[in-house]
Amino acid sequence: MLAVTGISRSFGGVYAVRDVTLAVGEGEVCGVIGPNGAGKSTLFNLITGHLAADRGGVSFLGRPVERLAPHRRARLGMAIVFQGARVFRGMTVRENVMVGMHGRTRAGFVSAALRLPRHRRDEREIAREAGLALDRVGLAEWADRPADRLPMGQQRALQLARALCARPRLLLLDEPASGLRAGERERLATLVEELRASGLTILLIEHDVGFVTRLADRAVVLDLGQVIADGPPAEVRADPLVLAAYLGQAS
Ligand SMILES: Nc1ncnc2c1ncn2[C@@H]1O[C@H](COP(=O)(O)OP(=O)(O)OP(=O)(O)O)[C@@H](O)[C@H]1O
Repeated sequence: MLAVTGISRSFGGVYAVRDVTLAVGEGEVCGVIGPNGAGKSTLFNLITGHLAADRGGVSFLGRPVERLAPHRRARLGMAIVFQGARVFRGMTVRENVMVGMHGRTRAGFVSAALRLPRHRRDEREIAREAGLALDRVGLAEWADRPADRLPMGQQRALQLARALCARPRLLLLDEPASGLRAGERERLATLVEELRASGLTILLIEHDVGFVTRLADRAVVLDLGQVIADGPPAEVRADPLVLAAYLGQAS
């Protein structure tokens, strides 16, 4: 479904990502792990198109996308949850989900501005879809509460609901567990497991090795911008190169 080939990006002459190749198959959960500064977020942004590559390719659903802008990649079916993404204050949980969906409706800006019947129909449809997405992430009963009052774990679930409304083929998550407490982390893991069981393909960028080991079919390990291991998470975790990379960080 996703194939990254020999992708590189440097900043000021220093490689953040160097010659990275990885593939994610349909229905697979692929984890990308690595110590701080390994290049995880840079790789994520190269895949989504928020950063341009110096070299290398990205193909999605069999077509090259490395020259496409992020919104065009999104339209093909990539949905992104950014690291530390915030909810919109002053809006309910449901409105937070609906706000991302207006670009998709047929009626468009003019009929929205004039509040034509077609617009009202679209609004109802959007609210209904938002409700379904909130149900999917277990937030249905919170739909009418202010989003910024939700605990952090539920705010992450809200980001997931927003991403799901785009009906993605591939869900890209950048450090979804960061800053969460153990209980919240556990609930988020369960939620990702449910999405995985529904057949969604997921690329999970994560600092937390345990989180990835639990959820991913495969783990790719980055260190200093390069892939140093790729395989089943339990094997990768025991790889001496990987242990050294993480230990190097701790010391
Ligand atoms: N916009 C930028 N300008 C300059 N250097 C950058 C930029 N983005 C990333 N880097 C550098 O590239 C390297 C990789 O950073 P990146 O954020 O991709 O790592 P990471 O694995 O996501 O780290 P973390 O787990 O801390 O988020 C780092 O050395 C970083 O300083």
